[in-house]
Amino acid sequence: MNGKQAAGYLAAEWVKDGMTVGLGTGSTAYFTIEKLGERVAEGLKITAIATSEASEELALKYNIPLLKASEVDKLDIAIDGADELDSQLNLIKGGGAALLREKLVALHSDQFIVVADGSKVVDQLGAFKLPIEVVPFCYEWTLHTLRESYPVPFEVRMKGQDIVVTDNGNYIIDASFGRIESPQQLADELKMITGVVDHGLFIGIAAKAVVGYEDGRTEIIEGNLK
Ligand SMILES: O=C[C@H](O)[C@H](O)[C@H](O)COP(=O)(O)O
Repeated sequence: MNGKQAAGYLAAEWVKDGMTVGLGTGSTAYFTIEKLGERVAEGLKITAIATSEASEELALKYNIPLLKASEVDKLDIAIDGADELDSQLNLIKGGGAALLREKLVALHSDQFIVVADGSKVVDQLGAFKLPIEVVPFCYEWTLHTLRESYPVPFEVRMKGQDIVVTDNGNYIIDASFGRIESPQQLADELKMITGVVDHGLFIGIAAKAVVGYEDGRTEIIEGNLK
């Protein structure tokens, strides 16, 4: 068992009968969805909302019943991966371009649980490039505003020759901050820029993290949410 699997599986055990569940995106959330699928096959009764088209497909494959947002106001729990997490459970997410749906789902869940392997735990956020989701219209201007605002490299995310398009039809600009001294301040500032839809900083949202290690061990980090 690798760290991602250990973390993803353990968090899936916290889901109880009758819960509505937010299904995360990525290679760690994959294991949570897989385990939930196994539990559903054994009789667990849940409903879910997926944070990406990829996770929706996975849920359908595992016969996890999916809901539309119009059918539910709030989720009981959401379980999702992260690209970086610090000891305060501040996160960088969006390495897989799913940050916007992930943040919406996390913010509408009673409990947001992070699943990650040990390599994701950092002293300070920022080594991982911060994904910023922007509208395609005049995105060059948004890129220019970002470059004028922060003296760090920004790049539009590409796949080969093509600009990556998110499930919401937007683009991603990755920012190489290196170290983010004040995540909350940066999060607030980025949200104020016209053209920016959202960004991968998740501050004060996670209740708990399950960190998994190569040997199958897991560690729980408790957040300090009130
Ligand atoms: O956009 C993608 C998500 O934020 C993922 O949850 C994040 O990138 C972590 O993915 P993984 O578990 O594959 O490292």
